[in-house]
Amino acid sequence: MTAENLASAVPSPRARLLTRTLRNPLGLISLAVLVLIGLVAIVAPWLAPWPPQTVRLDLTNAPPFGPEYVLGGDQAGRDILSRLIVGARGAAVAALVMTSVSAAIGVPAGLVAGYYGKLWDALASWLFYILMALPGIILLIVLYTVVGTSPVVAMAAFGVMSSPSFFRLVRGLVVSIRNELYVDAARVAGLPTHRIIGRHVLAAVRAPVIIMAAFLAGAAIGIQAGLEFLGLGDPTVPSWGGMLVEAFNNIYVAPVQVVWPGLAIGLTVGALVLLANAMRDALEATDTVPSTRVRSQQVREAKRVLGVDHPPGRADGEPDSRDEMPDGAAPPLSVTDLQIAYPTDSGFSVVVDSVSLAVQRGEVLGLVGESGSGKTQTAFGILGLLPREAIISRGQVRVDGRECLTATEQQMAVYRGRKLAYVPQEPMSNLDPSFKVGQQLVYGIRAQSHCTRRAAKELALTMLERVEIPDPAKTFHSYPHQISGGMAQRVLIAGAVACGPEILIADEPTTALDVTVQSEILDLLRDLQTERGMSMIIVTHNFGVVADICDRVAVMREGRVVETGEVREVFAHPQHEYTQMLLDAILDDTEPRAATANGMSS
Ligand SMILES: Nc1ncnc2c1ncn2[C@@H]1O[C@H](COP(=O)(O)OP(=O)(O)OP(=O)(O)O)[C@@H](O)[C@H]1O
Repeated sequence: MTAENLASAVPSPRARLLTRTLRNPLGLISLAVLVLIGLVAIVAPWLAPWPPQTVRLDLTNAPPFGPEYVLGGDQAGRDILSRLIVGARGAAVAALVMTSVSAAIGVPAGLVAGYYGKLWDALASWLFYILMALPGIILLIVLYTVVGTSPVVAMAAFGVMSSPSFFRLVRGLVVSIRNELYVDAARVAGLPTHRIIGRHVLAAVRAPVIIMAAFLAGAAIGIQAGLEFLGLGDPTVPSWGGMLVEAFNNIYVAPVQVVWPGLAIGLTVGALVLLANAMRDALEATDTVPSTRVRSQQVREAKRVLGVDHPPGRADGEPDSRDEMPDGAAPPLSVTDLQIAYPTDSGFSVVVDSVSLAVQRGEVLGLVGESGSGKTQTAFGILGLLPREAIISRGQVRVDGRECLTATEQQMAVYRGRKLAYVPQEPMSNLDPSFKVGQQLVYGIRAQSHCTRRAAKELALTMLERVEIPDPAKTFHSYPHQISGGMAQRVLIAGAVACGPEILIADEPTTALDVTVQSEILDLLRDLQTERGMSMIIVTHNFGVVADICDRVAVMREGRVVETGEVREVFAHPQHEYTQMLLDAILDDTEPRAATANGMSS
């Protein structure tokens, strides 16, 4: 497929927003209602069965569903349905004018004030705060005396007065994102400011802006009806608000007349609010997490489409000679024919396929492969931590011979910590910045061992000492931002091994650390593993780490294990060309850069 074809195959963000909004039943219904009201407003003069000002005295206060006036006649003998249809125009114009004027003033001002800050921010904030302090209705009455009862001017004036809502929303959002790394990166890349604001900053605020616009459109219809209700509208033009006030005046004679304009206003405002919610869900992609019913369908479909390639067992149907301990007992951890997939628009994307692994007691298995080869997904599959949209379409994960894939969340919570523990890649983002290190360790230990707070604290301090933190008591009372990345990783290792798990899964435990700290952490992991006889899986893309710490290695590529074996054996005689390629990429075998440069210069 050429790049051009590929680009045309990928739906545009606007098309994606529309499809996702329409996939939400409430979004679909509300959009259909609004489109219908919009169409009615456009073709109102042709659609209305009677001219809206036609008076038939014989049909004064006529009941609904009569042969001539479908929704009945009002107190002046005019057709209610025709007046409702023509009144839709006023509502649509009110929503459009007020929302456009408000957004046209508030959004750019918020973008500029939020992005540039300082003088711009102070000036704009000052102006908008003054605007907020002005009493809207009084201003409008003054305006009416000057320009007359023009609904367009009135709604434009309300648009100006409601623009601080957009300003404050956009300014607040822009202030929170203007120092994000991707905005800095765009600046460094030399993008002009208007492109950065238009593309990166506006994209981040568009969802709340759209939602605010829909809410404001609903409010505009309510305001327009309110103005008519207060007698500030044009009595010669039918409007929903005007009809409502007339119906109220006539409520003791014909109470049903209140229902029709009330229904029209309620339905339109409700549809706008629901549409705003559906669009927010679509923009924030919260609909990627499927409902329980959709999820069950997806799982059934995935199992039907993907799950029958291989019978349960080892990849390609071959038995794994290491699936059993020498004495016939089950290994602490075995993974058999694991397949993990994600639903896509055109079916399923398989990210882990036919993976079979076994880790023996006291053994360190390296799971190695390039970025995106499925290492983390395999680890998360074992730990039961896959995202909700992931589907395990095949396979088994056994811990001490017990199946985990069918275990409940409560059973898995017991396994995690006591049997299985996890050390993540990013130490800092895995510690909660709001709590002290010690509190987090004590909480984790108590959740697993149900010991007293005092015992948990003692164990936490012992573990901090064991992982060679220089001043355990000080670290215990520190917040995560007060310790270094290397110390944070040691804290997480301390927490992971505190309750004596049988299997430790470490996902790139040294990638986020500098080289000297990396080797210290690897030494620590190795020591803990030997001392406690744990089984360990080290997820890494680095064969150096494998050589340093692992007994066996499984090489992954594109979601599959392409080679497994003893580390020495794989290093000496790699069987798969991909393993060979990864081994060739180890820098140890190449001449150091500095030496090459010196050699060249000498
Ligand atoms: N939530 C998700 N939805 C869809 N695809 C996903 C999701 N999470 C991961 N993937 C895909 O799964 C594949 C394997 O990802 P995984 O994180 O396991 O790679 P990895 O080998 O651990 O890479 P790295 O070393 O860069 O972390 C990737 O192609 C990734 O795009």
